[in-house]
Amino acid sequence: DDGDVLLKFRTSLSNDAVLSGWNTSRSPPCTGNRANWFGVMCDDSGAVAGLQLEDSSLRGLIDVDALLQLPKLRSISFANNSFDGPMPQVNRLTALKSLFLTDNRFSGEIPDGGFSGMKYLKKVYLGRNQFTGPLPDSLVKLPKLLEVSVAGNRFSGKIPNFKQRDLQVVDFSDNEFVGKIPKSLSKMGANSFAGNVGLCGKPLQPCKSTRNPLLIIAIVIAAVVLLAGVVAVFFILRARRGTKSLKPQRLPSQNNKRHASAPAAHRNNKVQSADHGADQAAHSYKKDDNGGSLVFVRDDRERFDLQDLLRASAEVLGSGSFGSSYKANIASGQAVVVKRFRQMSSVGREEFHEHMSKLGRLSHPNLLPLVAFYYRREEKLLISDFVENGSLASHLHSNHSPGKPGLDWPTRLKVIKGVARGLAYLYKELPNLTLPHGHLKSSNVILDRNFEAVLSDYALAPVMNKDHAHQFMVAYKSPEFSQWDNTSSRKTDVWSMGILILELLTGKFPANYLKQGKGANADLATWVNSVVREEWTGEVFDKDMKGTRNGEGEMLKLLKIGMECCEWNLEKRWGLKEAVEKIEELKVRDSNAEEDFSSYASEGDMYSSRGVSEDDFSFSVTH
Ligand SMILES: Nc1ncnc2c1ncn2[C@@H]1O[C@H](COP(=O)(O)OP(=O)(O)OP(=O)(O)O)[C@@H](O)[C@H]1O
Repeated sequence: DDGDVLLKFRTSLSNDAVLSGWNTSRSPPCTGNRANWFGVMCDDSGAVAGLQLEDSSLRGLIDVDALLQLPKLRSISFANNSFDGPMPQVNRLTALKSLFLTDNRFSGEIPDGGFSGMKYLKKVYLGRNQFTGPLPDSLVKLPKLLEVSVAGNRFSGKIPNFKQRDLQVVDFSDNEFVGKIPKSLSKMGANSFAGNVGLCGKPLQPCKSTRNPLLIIAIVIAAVVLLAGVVAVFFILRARRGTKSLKPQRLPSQNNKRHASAPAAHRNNKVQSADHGADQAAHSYKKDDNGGSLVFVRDDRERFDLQDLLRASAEVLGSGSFGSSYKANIASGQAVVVKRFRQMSSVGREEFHEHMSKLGRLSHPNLLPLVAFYYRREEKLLISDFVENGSLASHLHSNHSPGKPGLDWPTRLKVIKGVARGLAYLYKELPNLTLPHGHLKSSNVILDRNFEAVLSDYALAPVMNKDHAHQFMVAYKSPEFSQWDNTSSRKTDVWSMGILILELLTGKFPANYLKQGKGANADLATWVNSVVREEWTGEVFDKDMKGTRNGEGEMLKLLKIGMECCEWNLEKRWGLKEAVEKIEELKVRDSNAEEDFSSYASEGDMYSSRGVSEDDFSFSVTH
């Protein structure tokens, strides 16, 4: 059976201490769709459907013959290990849908037929190995290919013409490719081709047919002169105005005097000029940039203009997966948050404007109001209110002290209820979006002074560049996106909420979020399983969570709701409505405190005394 096959597979690996828990006499690899063994993913029939053996320093041989005996195997990942030698003969695994070999030391040319016959293969990640030679023909011809990354190898030759219409993610960066980028790929982002000195054509620089050395020298001299001029003008203006920018270099307190003297005449909501002194953005906000001005998407806020914003003292709040966020104190005393997005270049001005206006019409106590935006083709700024009390992530994961205790249970319950209500509102107001939020995670839940949850970074998927979204947004880390079929579903945000619930209750950070970019395929299933499988002894709850007395039964209910939301199988996973209803039913204290507490206690004992089995988490929770 699958267990024996996996044990056979293990024998050809070395450094396999991480697989020491694989033991058929203790448990089979799968019980239903729940995995009992590290790195194994199971389908509903209890068969092994995926292997996710990542970050484990594994070496040795990948025994394809053994894998061939796992008839339901659809996805394998050996990302971030120490495998070397030629690419394994994966094409014998004809039913495979996803293949992740990123971050190993595989080397040499991949034979032309290296992927032939793989009719179902959708995702191929070979990045950061030592592959050489041209891309194999069979890879280019994979009929179902959606995502391919070969970044960080030494592949050479021309990039072939990938003809798949649905290709969504490509990454050829940091190789030795040369020549013109084929037309079929010209709509992809420039980052996908960066780091190949010999590449040209859209989206990179146009290819030059003849090279006249004199012309090149003349262009270089002209560019240097121009640059010197721009730098000189820039410094002169900066010295004259004494203004600074959104550059995160001054704290508000240092800047208050300047605020007091900021000329009110600028407050006309139009950009007059935009020297704002930031190094990387020095050229950014120019008058000739279609006369760009801040566009306010709601009427109930005091107006300010870009100039006010650029003059404001700014404090960096953090750098996320899209760009940096700043808190800016504008002269009027208002504090706003400015978030820079560089990965929104695929939508036009009108489409962007329309979507932002739609977001500006949203209004709910659990939603961070979008106030204004600024549009440039290469970069957008989204401006929203500043919320005082920091993110849920910072409350859960930063060090606690007597003066700064962890969030107690009643507060955590209030937070998750707020999250649920905010989501429910988004679902109601944005019926046409598959991902009404799309990026729900603890740093995007901000707490106000009453510890009420406020959701940020919502509904951005429609304006985000696809490949970037796929790599970084939380929704795309859900099982349906990261491992299986890229099925869009209105249940995906429910999964993100499930992860958030588990994080909220356990205080554990879902580690795979940290792996952005690298091992981007990784979903959080392993983490979810570890929460309940390895550490469930009744001590699963965050030790920093106070105020739990007589609330344990309700906490347990929330944990089970979290698990239901994280259900891999989309059909079985709750819809948002059901999840929200269950969360709304929760109370701070168990309804019949004493009685419920004893029943919870015996349940907890039961788990800890006999370990956890599939049935323990079959979620037949009686609410
Ligand atoms: N309106 C706001 N008020 C207060 N803090 C905010 C606000 N918006 C964002 N923050 C905080 O600023 C920090 C940086 O946020 P940012 O959104 O840039 O990155 P992130 O949430 O960590 O990642 P991502 O870019 O993937 O959303 C986070 O800690 C976030 O909680």
